[in-house]
Amino acid sequence: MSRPSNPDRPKAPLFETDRLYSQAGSDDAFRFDAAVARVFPDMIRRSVPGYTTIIPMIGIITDRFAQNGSHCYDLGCSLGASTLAMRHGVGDRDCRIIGVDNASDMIERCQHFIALDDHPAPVSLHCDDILDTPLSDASVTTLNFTLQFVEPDERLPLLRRIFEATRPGGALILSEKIRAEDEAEQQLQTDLHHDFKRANGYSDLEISQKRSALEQVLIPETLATHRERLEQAGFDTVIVWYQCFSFISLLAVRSQ
Ligand SMILES: C[S@@+](CC[C@H](N)C(=O)[O-])C[C@H]1O[C@@H](n2cnc3c(N)ncnc32)[C@H](O)[C@@H]1O
Ligand SMILES: O=C(O)C(=O)C[C@]1(C(=O)O)C=C[C@@H](O)C=C1
Repeated sequence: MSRPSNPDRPKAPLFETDRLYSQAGSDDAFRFDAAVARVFPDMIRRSVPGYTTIIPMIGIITDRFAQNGSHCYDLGCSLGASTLAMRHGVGDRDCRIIGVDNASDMIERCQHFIALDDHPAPVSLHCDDILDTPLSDASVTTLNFTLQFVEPDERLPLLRRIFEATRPGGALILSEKIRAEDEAEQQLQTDLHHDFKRANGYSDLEISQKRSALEQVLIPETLATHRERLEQAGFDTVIVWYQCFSFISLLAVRSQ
């Protein structure tokens, strides 16, 4: 028996293979545009060590911290991988999942991915700058590899707003690419990351062109800077729950 066709199902393939940096001469700064949105699931899985572990764990962490009647925010949601993990993590609690991204090409495609999923928790998607998005009544907020793209001066004000919006007992999941304090460690972590990309089929040209494109756009900071800033924002428990090479994820809890 054939399945009824879903009108929300996109006609084009859900995503393509990332070959964006495979030809010499791409010297523009990295942007989350239509070309990136088309290949994003493939790009992030092959570029971020641990991404395929972090996504389901966001669901596990959400399950622990989600509160009835609250909002769960996914800030910088891209195509909604972390949004969907949160949606499933809330289970049958009465939560609204709110995904925000300022790249319209991402949000448009994200709508399709959300529509393909049939979990009953409501999801709202907003094409908006996370620096301007109103936040309230949050139990879980996720910044999964998003803060690294925000201007460093804007990071503390954003984390303060997230903290103020978080209910006691709520949490923030913050995943970031970090910079090591020590030069030798930084070099080794970078080499290992590039080995990971090579093992996933990226050429040396793709690796070096993407690296240049990200230079002024993705600004990594040290783990100590992230910890101190989360504490300054008000979070009282800050733990590293995941690390693979330079890619880490922190859990920050507001106890009161
Ligand atoms: C690496 S991707 C996030 C991946 C996604 N969270 C996931 O788990 O698949 C970073 C996203 O943050 C978005 N972004 C960066 N700065 C932003 C801002 N100021 N406001 C809203 N979205 C932003 C980008 O458009 C991009 O889609
Ligand atoms: O650091 C790199 O080389 C990356 O490709 C990382 C990274 C990220 O951490 O967001 C950069 C841009 C894309 O969003 C996918 C992956």
